[in-house]
Amino acid sequence: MALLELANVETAYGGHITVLRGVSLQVEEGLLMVLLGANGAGKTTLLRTVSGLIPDQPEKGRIRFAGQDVTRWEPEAVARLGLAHVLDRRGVFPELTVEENLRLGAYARRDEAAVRADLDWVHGLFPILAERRRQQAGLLSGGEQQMLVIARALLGRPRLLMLDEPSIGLAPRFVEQIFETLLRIKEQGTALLLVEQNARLALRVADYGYVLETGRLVLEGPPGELAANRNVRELYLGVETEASVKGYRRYRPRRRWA
Ligand SMILES: Nc1ncnc2c1ncn2[C@@H]1O[C@H](COP(=O)(O)OP(=O)(O)OP(=O)(O)O)[C@@H](O)[C@H]1O
Repeated sequence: MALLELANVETAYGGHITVLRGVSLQVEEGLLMVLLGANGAGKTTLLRTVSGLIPDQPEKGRIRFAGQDVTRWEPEAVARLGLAHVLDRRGVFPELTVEENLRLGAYARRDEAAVRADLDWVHGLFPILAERRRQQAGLLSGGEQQMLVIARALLGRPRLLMLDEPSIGLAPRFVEQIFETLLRIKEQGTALLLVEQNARLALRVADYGYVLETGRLVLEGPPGELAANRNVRELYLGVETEASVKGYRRYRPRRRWA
């Protein structure tokens, strides 16, 4: 059984703005899955629906996580089952030190020795957080704050880590480092669901990918297959194909992409 499973999920804001239209997808234990899609496709809405951040949603469909039906659960309850949702780097507490921020990720844990071992592990993943442990988190750069929110989520020992555009606004060296770290997190057995605009990089690290278009999944497959798809190449990888040169860019699939 998949770690996370969405079946025909429909989410609407305010009861009438339908954003997700019958989305079914799976995240397998220990794999890195990527969700691609244009601006406004509904990627963030999908993550927020899973983690319970949109009250009374999904309107239709079921969500199963870690063997339980978590449809319309409160965020805290889903988190207790092992789901971590990294929203964005503005989630750091700027007045607290880096170490205090990290420890907040482990606030529910009573296994102090294991927490210390996990702190060592995340310091190994992001050495800058060890160097700056006594510094106020608000003084970190944007890229370092992104590392801090990911590291803090890891201290809760999640089974699934969901990340919403971790590369946005970051200098290339931080982006490379964060993606490299995602692979190391996966090696430790944590599954990942990554929403990412940088399709080239995302497809390089992912085990499997989904493409969302106006609230519907239009394509899925291993990264090699997605990267070879004409529409993915044109719309997400910026590759001009013969068809796009002939004005195919306006093409929007109504059904599964060929
Ligand atoms: N709180 C809200 N109330 C009403 N509509 C919303 C709300 N949040 C998002 N939407 C709408 O839902 C649609 C999907 O938004 P969402 O943020 O999920 O897309 P996205 O794929 O993550 O886009 P982006 O890549 O631009 O972040 C958009 O049309 C957006 O305007």
